[in-house]
Amino acid sequence: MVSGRAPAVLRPEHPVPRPLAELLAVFPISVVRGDPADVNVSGVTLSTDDVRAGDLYVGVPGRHRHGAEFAAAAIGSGAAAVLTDAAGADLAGEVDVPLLLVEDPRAALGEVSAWVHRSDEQPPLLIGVTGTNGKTSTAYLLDAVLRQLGLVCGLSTTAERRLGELTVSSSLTTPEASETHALLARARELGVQAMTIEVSAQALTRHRVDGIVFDVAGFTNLSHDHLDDYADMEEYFQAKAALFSPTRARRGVVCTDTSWGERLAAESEIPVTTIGSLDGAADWRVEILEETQASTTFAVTGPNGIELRTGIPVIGRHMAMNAGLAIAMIVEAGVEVERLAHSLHERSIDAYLPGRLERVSGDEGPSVFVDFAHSPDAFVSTLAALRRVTPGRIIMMFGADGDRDTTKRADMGRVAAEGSDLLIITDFDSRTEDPAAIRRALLDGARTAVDGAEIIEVASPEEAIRLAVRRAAFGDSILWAGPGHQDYREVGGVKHPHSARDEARAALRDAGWPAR
Ligand SMILES: CC(=O)N[C@H]1[C@@H](OP(=O)(O)OP(=O)(O)OC[C@H]2O[C@@H](n3ccc(=O)[nH]c3=O)[C@H](O)[C@@H]2O)O[C@H](CO)[C@@H](O)[C@@H]1O[C@H](C)C(=O)N[C@@H](C)C(=O)N[C@H](CCC(=O)O)C(=O)O
Ligand SMILES: Nc1ncnc2c1ncn2[C@@H]1O[C@H](COP(=O)(O)OP(=O)(O)OP(=O)(O)O)[C@@H](O)[C@H]1O
Repeated sequence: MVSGRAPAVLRPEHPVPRPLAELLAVFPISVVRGDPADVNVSGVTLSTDDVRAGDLYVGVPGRHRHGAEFAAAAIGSGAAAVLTDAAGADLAGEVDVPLLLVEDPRAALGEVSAWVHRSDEQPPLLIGVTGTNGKTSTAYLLDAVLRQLGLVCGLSTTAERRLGELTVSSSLTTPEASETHALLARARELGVQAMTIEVSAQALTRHRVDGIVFDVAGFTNLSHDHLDDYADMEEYFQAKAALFSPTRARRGVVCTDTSWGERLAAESEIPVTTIGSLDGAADWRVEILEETQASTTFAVTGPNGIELRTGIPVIGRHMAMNAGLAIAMIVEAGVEVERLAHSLHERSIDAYLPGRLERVSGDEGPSVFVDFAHSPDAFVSTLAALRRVTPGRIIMMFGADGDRDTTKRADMGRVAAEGSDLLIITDFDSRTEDPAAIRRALLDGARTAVDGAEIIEVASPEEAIRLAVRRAAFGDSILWAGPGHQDYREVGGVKHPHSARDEARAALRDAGWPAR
């Protein structure tokens, strides 16, 4: 079983403590109990899993519990003070450190963390990416181009937080604000020059990137997802659009291939340039030159006659668009085009995208790709990309997340059946849901496909991938959508070690094929 503890958080190694009295002078925070004089704080956290001596423990109301209920535990681990709301002050009980009050502790967390960590001092170039699909991929492509330019880079994605050579795995796509500002403080210690941060809609809604002004923000696209968190697509769009306001970003690059992108470009409160593949109206254009099973080559043209030809070691026009967006964002960030052209001249973008259309098969046998797609639109783009480079049949296997937007399941089933020749519905992270019920919803959707694939239900992913490999012939491609880079599966609310990439490699080897 995988430990339930939160993954490690990258914090500064040499934090400089700041007097609590100064914090009280800067923010509308009052004292409920205790004397703040002579108390210093050197870090901030809202989780008892991550308290260090000298921390300000912030008790926020959550979906399940109020963080202030855990004040005593936080103090036991070394917290120097507790900040919470009125309800939390009652819940915290008798504490022997200063107990502080603020109206909305979650809303205060970003600015307070920025103050404690002084993260506005010598910040790196800050780049933020949002959108329904392609955030992680674009973040890795940005990071790869910036590293090819010779910069010391930091990266925060769904898969990992990385500063130079230092890496920890992620749980949330965008960390809580206390963690993000600690990351920026550690980045400063390590001399990081450019930091790319994936920004989810939930992060914008839940104040996780407060206290940060991105130099450039990028938008990939918007399509059906997260309607368990947002009432409708309009509310979901507004959550993402919040990144394109002066308090959050200085300028933006928006992909206008979706109508939501066109609308964002029109309504943005900050200056934006646009990028697209569909027509000539966008400021930047991406034109596909060649697609193979291993790479995509493309040209990016931009304002003032900018033209760059390069490639990525991954399939898909959508991935080339992500790379074009990354390039346009880097130019918008102020990197000279000549320098960029020189670093990419006759050279691909040297990126590794963990679990994003990752080919795990060797040079013989069927091609097997493991991908993180978990929305109808991601399925459409990914299947279209595979179709263009697959001479034979496409075998797709997937399952849906439990405890997440159930309204997308029928569409996921339908587009999967329409885009593949053999579809295997299997289990994924069912979390606390009944996996059989999730499969049923996917099967119902799949059976509505107009020109549908052959559809098979195999509950066990281990058996499903072995069946897919057995049924595949030379020239066929297998797509395992969903798990991507994940190294666990969550079933019945418990995380078990599980790697789809390793499982797919094992299935290939069992069948006598090489794997990479
Ligand atoms: C809905 C949501 O965002 N929930 C987040 C929230 O959980 P919660 O409100 O349930 O917290 P809670 O369990 O009630 O606890 C309240 C507080 O007490 C603290 N606590 C609780 C128990 C304890 O023993 N000690 C302790 O300190 C918690 O740290 C928290 O601060 O606060 C937790 C601590 O930071 C997060 O881990 C949790 O994210 C959950 C896991 C989640 O699934 N979030 C999803 C919706 C999300 O944010 N996804 C986006 C987008 C992904 C994408 O693009 O597809 C993301 O950015 O990851
Ligand atoms: N520009 C794009 N348009 C449509 N689909 C895309 C695009 N880029 C990536 N995808 C597909 O979306 C899936 C998820 O990609 P990626 O992890 O990069 O997105 P994400 O926005 O980070 O997702 P999440 O927020 O769930 O972590 C992959 O299947 C990928 O093939």
